[in-house]
Amino acid sequence: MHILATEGLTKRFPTVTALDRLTVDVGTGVTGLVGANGAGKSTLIKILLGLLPPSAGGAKVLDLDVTTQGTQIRRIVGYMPEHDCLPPDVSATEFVVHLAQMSGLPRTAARERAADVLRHVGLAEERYRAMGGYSTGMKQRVKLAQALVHDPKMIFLDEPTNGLDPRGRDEMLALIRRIGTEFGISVLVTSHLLGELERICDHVIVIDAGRLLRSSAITEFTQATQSLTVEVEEGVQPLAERLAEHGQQVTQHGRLLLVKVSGPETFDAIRDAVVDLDLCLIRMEQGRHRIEDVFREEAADVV
Ligand SMILES: Nc1ncnc2c1ncn2[C@@H]1O[C@H](COP(=O)(O)OP(=O)(O)OP(=O)(O)O)[C@@H](O)[C@H]1O
Repeated sequence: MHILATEGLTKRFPTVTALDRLTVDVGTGVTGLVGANGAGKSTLIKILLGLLPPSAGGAKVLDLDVTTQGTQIRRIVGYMPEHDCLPPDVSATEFVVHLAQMSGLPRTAARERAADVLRHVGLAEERYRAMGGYSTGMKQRVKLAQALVHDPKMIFLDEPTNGLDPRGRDEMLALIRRIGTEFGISVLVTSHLLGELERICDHVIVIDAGRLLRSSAITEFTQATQSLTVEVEEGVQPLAERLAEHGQQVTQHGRLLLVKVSGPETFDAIRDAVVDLDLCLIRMEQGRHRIEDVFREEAADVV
């Protein structure tokens, strides 16, 4: 099932083209939208919500047209904006209940639903305190809670890890993954940090200056490389020499050996050499591409 699709989507501002003939097609699950600052991520989200008209091309979200059915889209899609304007003298509970009522829930249902989502995002007793005294992490959680409160089918999260410390970022990423898996809500999440999306996304879209660089399943980004990392307790030098004698391409990096995989015989050669030299093998693992590598290569191709 396609949850969102764009066709030649273009957005021109007076001095800049923020989106340039973008054509993508996304299925259910967690999708990452990656790009440097100014790449066009927020502009795309605003168009998908029907808040900003495209200059050319079109887009559909859950089969609804962004130019003519914005209100219906916003009814079933949650949105966590990048910047916040949380009223400082209002508590998270009051704020989220208010937004739940604005979405059409009666007062009692709104209170119950707000309590549930605030618990899910990890705001405990603090939720009764005024938000002016909240940390960045707590504010991000409130923004996430309000995006979920009307029980959306899909959510757009714009830079949800912005301003968080490493622990806060890990917790937020785990929460987003749970929303996608346990709650079954499809997620479009933006970030300029490529590595963090690798951990939680099923699919990644990479854009640069409004143009599509790549749109693929995460498994395609991180497919196995053709090199094996080998670590032994001692004797890395004799092992390197022995493998080279047997025709393997080996490079040494401190205590690690990188061995080019030429076929199953590479694995056999390492096993035999380790046994012959009576070494203690700590690990032998096949490298995987990281999203950063792909992005760097493809950005270089485009320039
Ligand atoms: N309302 C606007 N008027 C004019 N230019 C705009 C407007 N909104 C965005 N832009 C420009 O469009 C380009 C894309 O901006 P956008 O905010 O979509 O990028 P982004 O990838 O979300 O980056 P960031 O993470 O920094 O917000 C930028 O050059 C930005 O300056």
